[in-house]
Amino acid sequence: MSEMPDSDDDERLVGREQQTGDGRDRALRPLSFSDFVGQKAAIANLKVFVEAARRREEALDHVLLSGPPGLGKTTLAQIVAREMGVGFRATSGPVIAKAGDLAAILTNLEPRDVLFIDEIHRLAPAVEEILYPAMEDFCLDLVIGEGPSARTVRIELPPFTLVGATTRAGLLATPLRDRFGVPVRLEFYDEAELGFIVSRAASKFGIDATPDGAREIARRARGTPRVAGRLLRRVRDFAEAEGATEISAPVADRALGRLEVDALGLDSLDRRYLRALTESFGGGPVGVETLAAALAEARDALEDVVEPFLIQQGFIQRTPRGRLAAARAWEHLGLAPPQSGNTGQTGLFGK
Ligand SMILES: Nc1ncnc2c1ncn2[C@@H]1O[C@H](COP(=O)(O)OP(=O)(O)OP(=O)(O)O)[C@@H](O)[C@H]1O
Ligand SMILES: [Mg+2]
Repeated sequence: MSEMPDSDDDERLVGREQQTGDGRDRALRPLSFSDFVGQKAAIANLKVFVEAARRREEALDHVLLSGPPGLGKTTLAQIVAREMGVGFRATSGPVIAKAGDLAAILTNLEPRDVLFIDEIHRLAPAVEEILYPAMEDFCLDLVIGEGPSARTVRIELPPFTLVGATTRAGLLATPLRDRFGVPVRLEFYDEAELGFIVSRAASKFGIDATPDGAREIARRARGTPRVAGRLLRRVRDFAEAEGATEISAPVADRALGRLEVDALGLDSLDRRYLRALTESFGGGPVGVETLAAALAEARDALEDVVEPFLIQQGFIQRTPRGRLAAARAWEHLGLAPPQSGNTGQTGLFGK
């Protein structure tokens, strides 16, 4: 059981999923709360809960980490286990096929261990059901046999901490969501935080980034540490090819230009998305299914990966009637927003 590399977006440089090459930045992973940059409010709370649980020698309450890919959910789960001084077991929702698989994992935990379930919104319903009593009462109710001779046996489990991660907290069944005592929502990082992450990563790579150079990468990293790390690696390649001794702003800018990452961090898929929405659908509202079909992309990828950043940056709005382009989307593409048309304001009437 380990992290599952997500491979459905391998082509995308600024895609925020894990990619095969990302294994190499394991060395860059922060290992403690104090190493972890950003997410200040969430970290401050977690520190209090971890400290309290440690003092009482109890398992930490279950933690649900939610937020777009690459913001540090897996990293934070590992840090929680480390700060608690307990074992860490990792698996993911789609991998646990049968209730028995989860039972085997649970019965093998040591007291107070952290069990990390990535993509917890993709658990099979039958598996989810045995998770409820496990989370609440630390026990398993297993059905043995079939038909009239079937009986239930109850197995006691060691107290443990479930850390669930999801890009889609909204897809979680309410009974599951309610069983997490500590919900943590990760937010996009600001430029200063990402700049700091880039500088630190650069020095671990053995190359210096000037403050301006680090900023240039940070500004175009879509608020996402994973993207920052990935851009940094590519920029380093270009810097070395140019014979540059450090990553300055012009070096970073040239490299990112060649990678087709624009000044705001949008890549070609983001721009295709905005072009479809504005040019083909007149700014919307248009359903996400229709957009996905027009772009030949999976709906999930649009919802999980492309849209959160476009929404956060004010390019688009999600409304009950579909997606709407905001004025900023037209401007970014160098287009004039329609006069009295669907520039975002109209969406407000549809609510
Ligand atoms: N706060 C942070 N400071 C420094 N580096 C970070 C931080 N958060 C994440 N990273 C780095 O970003 C990368 C992605 O983080 P991580 O794998 O934890 O994201 P994730 O939220 O689990 O993504 P996914 O939803 O795809 O599983 C890692 O290489 C990690 O080292
Ligand atoms: Mg992860």
